[in-house]
Amino acid sequence: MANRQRKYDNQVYCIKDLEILGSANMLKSYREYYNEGAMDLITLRENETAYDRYRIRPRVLRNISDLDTATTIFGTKVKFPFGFSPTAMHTLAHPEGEVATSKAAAVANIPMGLSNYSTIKLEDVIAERRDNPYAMQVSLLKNKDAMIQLIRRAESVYFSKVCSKQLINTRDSGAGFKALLLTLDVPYLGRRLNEFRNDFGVPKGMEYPNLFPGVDVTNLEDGQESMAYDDCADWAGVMEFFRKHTKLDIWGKGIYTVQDAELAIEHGMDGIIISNHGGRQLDSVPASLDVLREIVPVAKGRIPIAIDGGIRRGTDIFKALALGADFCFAGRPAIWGLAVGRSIQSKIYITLTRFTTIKYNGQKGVELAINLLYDEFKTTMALAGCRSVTEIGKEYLSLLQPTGVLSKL
Ligand SMILES: Cc1cc2nc3c(=O)[nH]c(=O)nc-3n(C[C@H](O)[C@H](O)[C@H](O)COP(=O)(O)O)c2cc1C
Ligand SMILES: CC(C)CC(=O)C(=O)O
Repeated sequence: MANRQRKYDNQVYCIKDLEILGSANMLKSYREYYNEGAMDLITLRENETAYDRYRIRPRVLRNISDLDTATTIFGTKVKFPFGFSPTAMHTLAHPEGEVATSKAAAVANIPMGLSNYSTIKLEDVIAERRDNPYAMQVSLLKNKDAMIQLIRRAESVYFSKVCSKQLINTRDSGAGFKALLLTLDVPYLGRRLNEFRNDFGVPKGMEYPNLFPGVDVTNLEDGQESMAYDDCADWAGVMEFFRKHTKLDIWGKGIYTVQDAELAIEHGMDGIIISNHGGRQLDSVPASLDVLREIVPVAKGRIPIAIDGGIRRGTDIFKALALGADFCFAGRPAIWGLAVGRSIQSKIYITLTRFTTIKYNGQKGVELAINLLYDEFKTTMALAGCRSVTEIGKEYLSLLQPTGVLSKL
């Protein structure tokens, strides 16, 4: 039966389960680095609870037999309106790190944002791609040379594979990074109390091979000048710099207000991500979903609008789309997937010798995260009576008032 629900292993049936199991597999200081945010975690919590204020209003008898979850992002068709936000240092969650995340994104045909604080070389991450798009996140640093080198490498990734004994260069067919995600909300790092309390640090000898190749970044927080954030950045200067140094699309990540959405459009950005960095920068800013509601009336149709922060369910993706987002991203679910992957054992049989080995599979954990969100989103569309992503609109939502009254949007 086509509409039978998929079965899952490992007693993980939703992203909350994934968070609990994944968190249990991590060291305390890494777990809190990933799961927590700035100061009192007010924004971190509200990013999630904002979704609970909306109720879905399904339509019935809609003949959803041809239901299609596909959409496009970065000029590429993808499986559904979901991808991974860039998050730093996946190898702290699983030794295969960003390579495992990339393999899972490729299998699922969803986009992956790669952090410039990835602990694996971008060339190795992109080598796992299939038809899915990638975006390279770039922090705004004082060290312009580090940024330029990063952009050059992202642009010059020629993805080659041996096919029918011929070396095929797929660069011309659009392989590689499609966009840069400029992180606009980090002129300073937010105050993350967990990092102070745990004396958080990356293991000795760890590198950021895309941004500072060959540099031991163990003392990142002490901030060598060569790694410092650019506190003089402004709109005109940033756009002039990036337009000069890249032909990739330029998206602004970390838009919190209508005014800055307008400036992104005025300065010719190719897309925006409404994001508060998962509640890790300035605490007590509004939930990204609430900001989406302000920005959509002025920016919809003028620039692609993506959102991240607190998306944990297929219904959350549906609600964000109904409120006008074109695309949804999430950060932590990939991390929890990697960490859960530590307890997924893949047996590898080597038949000649009948030798069996067990591999702890980061990719399978991240695939689990994607499959959960995909299955939930598809089920939401079907039960709400939406046949395509473009049909999802605000007529499918009501706002639940504190009095219990449902109001139209
Ligand atoms: C552990 C962690 C590391 C992150 N590292 C980066 C980063 O290197 N660059 C960046 O622009 N955003 C970074 N972010 C923010 C994410 O891109 C994204 O905005 C956030 O995770 C979305 O919230 P969610 O985790 O609730 O989905 C990070 C987030 C987390 C949780
Ligand atoms: C290495 C960090 C500065 C990456 C980051 O943006 C974060 O932890 O939120």
